[in-house]
Amino acid sequence: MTRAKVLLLGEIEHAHESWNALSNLAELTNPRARTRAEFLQQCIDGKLDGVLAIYRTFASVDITGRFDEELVGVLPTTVRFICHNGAGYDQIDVHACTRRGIKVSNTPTAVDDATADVNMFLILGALRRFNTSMTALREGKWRGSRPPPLGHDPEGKTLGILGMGGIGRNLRKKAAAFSMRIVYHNRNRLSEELAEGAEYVSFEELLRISDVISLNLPLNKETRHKISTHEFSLMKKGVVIVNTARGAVIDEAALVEALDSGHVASVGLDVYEDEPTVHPGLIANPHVILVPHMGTWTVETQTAMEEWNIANVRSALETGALRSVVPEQLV
Ligand SMILES: O=CC(=O)O
Repeated sequence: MTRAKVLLLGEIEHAHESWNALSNLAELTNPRARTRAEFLQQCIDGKLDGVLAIYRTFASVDITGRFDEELVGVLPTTVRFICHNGAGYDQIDVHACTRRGIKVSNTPTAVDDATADVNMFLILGALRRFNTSMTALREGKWRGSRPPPLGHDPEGKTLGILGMGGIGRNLRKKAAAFSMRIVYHNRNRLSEELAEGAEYVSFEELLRISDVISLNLPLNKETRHKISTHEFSLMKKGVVIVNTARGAVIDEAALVEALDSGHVASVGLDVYEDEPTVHPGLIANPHVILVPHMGTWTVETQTAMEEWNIANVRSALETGALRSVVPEQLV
């Protein structure tokens, strides 16, 4: 009997033992392709036939490009599982996968603490408006030629969390320790137990009443540019915005305008609309703290994510089902 194959797209950096242990269950293969064109051709030529599960990383998009309709359409018919190492799986067209009978998983939970930590770091940094003086110091100008802008305390401010999944709920807990009042909006209202004191409000209400708005929702067709010119106009003057989700949830050009006009006071970003390109208006604006997509970039979290993703592959091989199938495929 031929053994099932698992294709590795990207690298295993930490969980080598768990990865190697999969070889008891399946043949582990790497693609030779270095470009999307080569990868598509390998698929078309039948070079990857027999692959049952694909383990892919966020960075492997540099080789294959997005798992869009075109790519999913040429995958070998043997492929039944795509295991994505990351919480956000916007690089994958899940509907195209569903149509082909392919199940997709991500790594929720594993990312929550590290991402919410960066979230809190950005909230504090943007509220305190540290960016100008930190830059001045590096330029040998101590606090700059003028006194730096005075910051604000988080205590007593209203934090609006848009998207109360694992990261949003983790952030709630951390922000509560800074005595912030927490409101949230989510596709579905949470049970009292899950909301843990956060107050449910409509999307518009959240925009109107929040001093700080944190974006913690996934990127998909419905959420692309969820925050644009009209939404900025509803926000309080002087609002602080933080995004650790996906850049394209905000219309970046509209954000730059809202910052330039002073309507948005300061911003903390870990994600960008067109990574690794960052809008020049964001780079030029001293009231923006920029982190180059490092929400999960810790030894502990990277290891936990790999272990989680390998567990998905293992579960697929052993039981024919994934451990954490994406919500769109749960229905
Ligand atoms: O961006 C990080 C992730 O999606 O896990």
